[in-house]
Amino acid sequence: MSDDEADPELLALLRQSLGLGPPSASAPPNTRVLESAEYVYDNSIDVSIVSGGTKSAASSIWQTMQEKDISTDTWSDHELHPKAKNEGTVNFIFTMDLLNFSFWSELDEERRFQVEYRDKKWTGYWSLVAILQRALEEGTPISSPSFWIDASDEQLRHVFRSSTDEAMPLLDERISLLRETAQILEDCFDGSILNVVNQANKSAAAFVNLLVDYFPGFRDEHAFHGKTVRFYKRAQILVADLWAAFSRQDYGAFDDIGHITIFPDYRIPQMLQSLNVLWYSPRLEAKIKRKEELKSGEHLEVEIRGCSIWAVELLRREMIKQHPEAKDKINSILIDFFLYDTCKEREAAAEKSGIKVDLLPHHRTRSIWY
Ligand SMILES: Nc1nc2c(c(CN[C@H]3C=C[C@H](O)[C@@H]3O)cn2[C@@H]2O[C@H](COP(=O)(O)O)[C@@H](O)[C@H]2O)c(=O)[nH]1
Repeated sequence: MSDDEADPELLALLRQSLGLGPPSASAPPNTRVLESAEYVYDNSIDVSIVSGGTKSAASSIWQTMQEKDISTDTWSDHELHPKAKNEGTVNFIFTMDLLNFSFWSELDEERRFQVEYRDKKWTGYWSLVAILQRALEEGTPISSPSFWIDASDEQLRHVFRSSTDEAMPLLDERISLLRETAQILEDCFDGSILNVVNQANKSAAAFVNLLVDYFPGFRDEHAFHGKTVRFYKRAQILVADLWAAFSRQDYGAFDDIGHITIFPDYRIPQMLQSLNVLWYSPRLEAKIKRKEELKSGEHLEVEIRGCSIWAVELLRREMIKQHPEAKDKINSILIDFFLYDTCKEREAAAEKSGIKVDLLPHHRTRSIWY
């Protein structure tokens, strides 16, 4: 038990002495990510949120989101994302978001890890989606937990093969994650991913808590100034991808989807800093410009991730303040998807045209969390 969770017996005694009843069992499930983000923000030194930048970003993002019609329906439009609204897609998304981390490389476009599929070379996040689609097309059941246990290391390394000399980053960790997760699914969920989804009973927060309680591979939490802070990036993006892929219906129907925050990876902070929503201290900015690695869990890295979550929460509130009609149209997931896609478009435009856009490099942390 982490030090910031009080002892249940002590709590019960305290409640009794104050004449309070037992904690209401019906309290809605809470991931505690947002409170972690606020705590990190309140205790950050090298990262802060620019209120003027947040205000102007709120109106420009709202404007662009209207024009681009950002909605869940665009999720399936991408050529690599699965289109079927069935159990196979649930398994695909679970597999994808179990492994959805750390694709960045210091090698150039020619030599970096990449996957050739459908006559295209895929890098970054899309290299993972291409790997899964390629495996399924080759008749390899890569989204079946039983395969994760039965397959040999060689078979799995072949599935994740690169079309360059650079292997997929953290490949050994990915293989261990598959095997560990499959064993837990076997032991606790009868080997079925669908059983995990159904046990969440249409609550996004309960689903995130289920994932982090049972599966260490999703337990993205870190010590910060004497407390445990929770980010749960891949657990949250898993909920968001299901919600989008199933157009908010069936396996994507969550009553409390608004509880999900942005997913603090290495792209969202990069975009928020370029929008002047996030401020980096000179020493942090210098490290990022030098592409110096930040260790997973070190203060600078936790501050970047926590402040990103809190910044988008403030951005979302500002959007609704400026445009009340936004309340029912946007949430942190749609803002997140917008920020990620825009960041990638800007980077691609810069590479193609050679124009130096006002984009710092993304921060370099090698970890299984994002
Ligand atoms: N916060 C956030 N992080 C996201 C995504 C996505 C892709 N989502 C698709 C689905 C719907 C959206 O419209 C996107 O088209 C990947 N990532 C993360 O970024 C990193 C990969 O970066 P790069 O190596 O440059 O591709 C890595 O940590 C990966 O986990 C997102 O949406 N939000």
